[in-house]
Amino acid sequence: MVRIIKDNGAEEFLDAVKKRNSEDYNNVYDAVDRVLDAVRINKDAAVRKYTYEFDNVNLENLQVTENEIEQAFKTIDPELLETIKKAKENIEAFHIKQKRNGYKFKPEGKDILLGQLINPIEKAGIYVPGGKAAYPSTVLMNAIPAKIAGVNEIIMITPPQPDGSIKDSILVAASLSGVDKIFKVGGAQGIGALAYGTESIPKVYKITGPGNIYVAAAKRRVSGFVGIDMIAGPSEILIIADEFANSAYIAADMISQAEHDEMAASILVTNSCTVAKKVQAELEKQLSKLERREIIVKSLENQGAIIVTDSLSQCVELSNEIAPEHLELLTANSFELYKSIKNAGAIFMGEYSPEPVGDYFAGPNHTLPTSSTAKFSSALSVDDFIKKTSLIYYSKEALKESADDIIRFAENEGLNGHANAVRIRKQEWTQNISNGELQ
Ligand SMILES: NC(=O)c1ccc[n+]([C@@H]2O[C@H](COP(=O)([O-])OP(=O)(O)OC[C@H]3O[C@@H](n4cnc5c(N)ncnc54)[C@H](O)[C@@H]3O)[C@@H](O)[C@H]2O)c1
Ligand SMILES: N[C@H](CO)Cc1c[nH]c[nH+]1
Ligand SMILES: [Zn+2]
Repeated sequence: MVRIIKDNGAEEFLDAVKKRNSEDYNNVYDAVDRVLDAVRINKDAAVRKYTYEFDNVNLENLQVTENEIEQAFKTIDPELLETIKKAKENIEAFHIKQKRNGYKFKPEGKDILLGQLINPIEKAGIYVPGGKAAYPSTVLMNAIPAKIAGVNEIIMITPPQPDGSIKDSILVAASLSGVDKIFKVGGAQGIGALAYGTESIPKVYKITGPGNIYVAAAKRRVSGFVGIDMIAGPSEILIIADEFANSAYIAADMISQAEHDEMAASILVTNSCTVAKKVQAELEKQLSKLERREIIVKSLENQGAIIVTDSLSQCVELSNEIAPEHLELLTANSFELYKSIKNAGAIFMGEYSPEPVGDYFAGPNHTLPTSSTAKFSSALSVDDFIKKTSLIYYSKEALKESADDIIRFAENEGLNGHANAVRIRKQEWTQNISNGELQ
């Protein structure tokens, strides 16, 4: 069911991946634009309309109540609550290291002060997926770095379940990690609501979080009008494996990401024909037992592949071009190999670091760039929830010393207004203003 690609097939596959990266989004932009326009104009009414159309729920109140949150704490499985708390600790421990303090300094011998001030984004909107699965882990992955950054108001949105409720684990995770308001809305209509604001849902300054193709395309569309973290669309895994890798583990890890979405992509790149064939057979074997078989089969058939190369360095080259969201290194030399990886959202090394360790528990963020955007984007972090402001102070003496350089630079750009802003001060010092006219 998963194709094996050999020889020149790898290049063709790479071309197809590149084409798909833009085509998938182009295919949904019309639908997404319609929803975004409607939400911008008709606000809550449009949110309700599309929630009915896409999630089959007729909602009076879009906001989750305090009572619903209290109930969630009563119904949640106590063991799951403990697990959520442990994961929260690990995620906090990892992200606290990302906190920045900014800096100020005086260049030696000069009466100048320069600095970078760090301020949190005041209002952040976090998207928690809830279509084909509900993601309490994503609540932690987005709210914790926002909280560490010092975001004042965290607004969370997530699609309602068919009965109009939100899963207790999602509400509990949100409450534990300091989310301020929760709204029952997902998809492009949710992104539109956060970007433009509605009667019930506040407009935010930045939207973070992963989602399906509609969510990711909507974030792309509103980007610039509000900030977004990255394109975090349907999940991807690429595994580089050598002849020593365990085929059953590889197949299980490919399935783990394929089960997210028919549009998810699971790819094995190996220098071993034997491993390729074993994994193909293992996939068939493991699939027969899985609940989400239908989604997995579509994902593996459409986006999945097993690519056989001549060497591990060719595997790395291909992986760097694909720039996967998750990269597993199942090779004897993973502690050497990771140094040649240039583009990947997260790297998992060795056979006891399967991708789900990162999805739920290890601490690094699972909100990661997809569709090859790991070539220029990074894992979600505290940095996504701060802004940097520059600070500049020059004393009179300091400006005197640099005035001619600044004037010269401005005149070269033909911007005499800029030059004059310095010259007016220089002339004042030399008492040389004739009739108030500037040169
Ligand atoms: N990259 C990452 O960091 C990361 C992390 C977690 C999950 N994910 C991905 O998030 C996604 C979650 O997807 P999901 O579907 O389960 O939940 P979701 O919340 O992302 O999407 C559900 C919403 O999509 C909208 N929708 C569905 N069909 C539509 C249609 N035909 N037209 C318009 N809108 C439509 C609906 O509004 C629905 O509420 C998966 O693709 C998963 O792989 C990615
Ligand atoms: N693998 C997803 C990121 O692509 C994150 C996740 C959450 N829960 C399970 N998986
Ligand atoms: Zn996952």
